[in-house]
Amino acid sequence: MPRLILLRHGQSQWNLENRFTGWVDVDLTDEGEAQARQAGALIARAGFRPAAMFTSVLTRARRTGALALQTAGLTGVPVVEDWRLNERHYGGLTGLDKAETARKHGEDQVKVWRRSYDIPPPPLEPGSEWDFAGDPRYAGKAIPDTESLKTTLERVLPYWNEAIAPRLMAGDDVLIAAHGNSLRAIVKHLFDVPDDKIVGVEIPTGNPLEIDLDGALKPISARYLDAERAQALPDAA
Ligand SMILES: O=C(O)[C@@H](CO)OP(=O)(O)O
Repeated sequence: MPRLILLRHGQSQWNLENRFTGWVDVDLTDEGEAQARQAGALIARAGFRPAAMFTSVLTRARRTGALALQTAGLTGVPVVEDWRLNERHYGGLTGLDKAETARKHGEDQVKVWRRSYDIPPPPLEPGSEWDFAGDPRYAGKAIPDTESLKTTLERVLPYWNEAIAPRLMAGDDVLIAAHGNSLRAIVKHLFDVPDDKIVGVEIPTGNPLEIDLDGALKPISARYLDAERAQALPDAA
């Protein structure tokens, strides 16, 4: 029975500053590093020894995964990075202050941009401060200029199917260190969460979400390893 742990990165500098982050490569705060180490301690206590860790190309996720593995004494675990596990691309909202944007456009509009399933924020202007086109990590890739959760899922899912699911099907345990919305996309897929219900799924930073899967990769049970910082989960199969 394969086990999967989904780990959202620890608190980032822009989580702290309440700015729309998306693909901007901000680092962890001290608190975020502490959360990553705590996640590693919880992973060790759960006796979890992944055969591989999958992560995004963004520092906050890669470092969270590395700090967690190091704390758990699992530094030999192979690490695979891919942009398709990145946070959802926040388009033209990237870099803006979330509270200020809500004052300007209204709470309701900002909630639609943040949590509706299929309405993306306005696109990022080419040549803007946050244009990722020249970033070598995305060279030769058809990258988006904004994403909803739906389009995030549409690029996460092929990666899940081609790289991650085969490992789990082979019986390997897997750790994924990624982001609030790329992980919400995986949770939506695994738990078959309806489009209008995924709005209620919030994954806390640095709290490992352990999922027991059956042979067809359907969740049998799931739990946050830090029960005090747990959030509601969709029903398992
Ligand atoms: O800013 C972001 O990229 C994400 C995650 O921190 O925010 P949100 O909670 O709006 O999905």
